[in-house]
Amino acid sequence: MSIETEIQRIIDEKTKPPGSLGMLESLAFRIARIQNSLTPRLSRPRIVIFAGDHGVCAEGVSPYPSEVTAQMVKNFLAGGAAVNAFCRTSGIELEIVDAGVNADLTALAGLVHAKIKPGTENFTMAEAMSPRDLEDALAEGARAAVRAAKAGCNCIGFGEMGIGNTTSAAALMSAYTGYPVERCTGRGTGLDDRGLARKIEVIERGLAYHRDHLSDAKSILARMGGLEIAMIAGGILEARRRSMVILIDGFIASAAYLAASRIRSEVADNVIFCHLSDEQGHRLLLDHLDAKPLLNLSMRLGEGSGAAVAYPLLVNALAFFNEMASFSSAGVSGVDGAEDNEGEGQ
Ligand SMILES: O=C(O)c1ccc[n+]([C@@H]2O[C@H](COP(=O)([O-])O)[C@@H](O)[C@H]2O)c1
Ligand SMILES: Cc1cc2nc[nH]c2cc1C
Repeated sequence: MSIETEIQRIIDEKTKPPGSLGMLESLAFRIARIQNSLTPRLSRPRIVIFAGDHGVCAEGVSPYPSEVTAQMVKNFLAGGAAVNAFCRTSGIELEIVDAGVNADLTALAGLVHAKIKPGTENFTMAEAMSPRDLEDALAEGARAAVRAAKAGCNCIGFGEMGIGNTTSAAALMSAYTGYPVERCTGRGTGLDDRGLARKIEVIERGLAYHRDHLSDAKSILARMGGLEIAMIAGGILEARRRSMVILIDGFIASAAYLAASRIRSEVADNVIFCHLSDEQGHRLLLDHLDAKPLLNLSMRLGEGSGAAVAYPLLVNALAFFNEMASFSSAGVSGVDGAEDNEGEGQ
């Protein structure tokens, strides 16, 4: 019997009508299959937040100034952001990585210093990062997954912080999928109608500037991505190599996943899409990926907050899988009146 058949049989023998635990059943199935185990466990869950700045902010694509990226890094380190609160609630470890913040953060203790450079270039007139910088960013992202695995973590979520990064994420989405820019682009942290129109025009200019170099997955990521987005992609690729459960947060993390999946399609086996962000474009992106997010709470914060909020669902999925009685062990009658409707001794 294949492991998939065995996992499904365990789920179906639980004392419940078939399918009645809904998405918790597919969630438990997925985690068990990732771990290739009939007794799946989550250990030392961790969220890694990569922070980076974006040269394209010079085009006026975000209502907030780039300085907020560094300020929020300090807030994460002090424990004061939403994701800190959610991680504390569920016992999730949090790691903050300077992927490319446009400020000198070397004095900050507790921060992982992995700055490639102080922000990307403005992608309407240059490559966001060089191919070399991209390889370094992918490698730093991979290192974060290795650190987590070495600490005993088998479930890793990826978050990001970067003013301007919804512009980069929308550009990546359009470049990878071919969807028109206006369907990929949203208001980010809260642009008004004029701001949104400008953001769409900026992304279209960027795509036109790079149009002869958008056939290769890595080239797209280097030209229009962010340093934090590239590190998430590298983290996803390494976490897949290590058979970890991978939690994908909102729109930007999903764009990073899209890039990773174009580099190596097998990453699809290990990812869980935690929530549907309110950012316009996320629904289309998840549909494109044939992904069913666990939650729809109209959140659009980023920083791994959706992954942290969704994590208890994984805990509950494994609680039913590992702890619930079966029809035969509990002496509960199945559909046909027999106590073990699957038959004993098979
Ligand atoms: O995760 C999301 O779906 C999401 C949607 C909108 C905004 N964000 C966060 O807001 C920041 C980017 O917004 P913006 O408007 O500066 O491009 C960045 O720090 C993200 O973490 C995140
Ligand atoms: C305040 C603030 C907090 C954030 N967290 C993630 N992205 C953010 C963007 C802003 C502006």
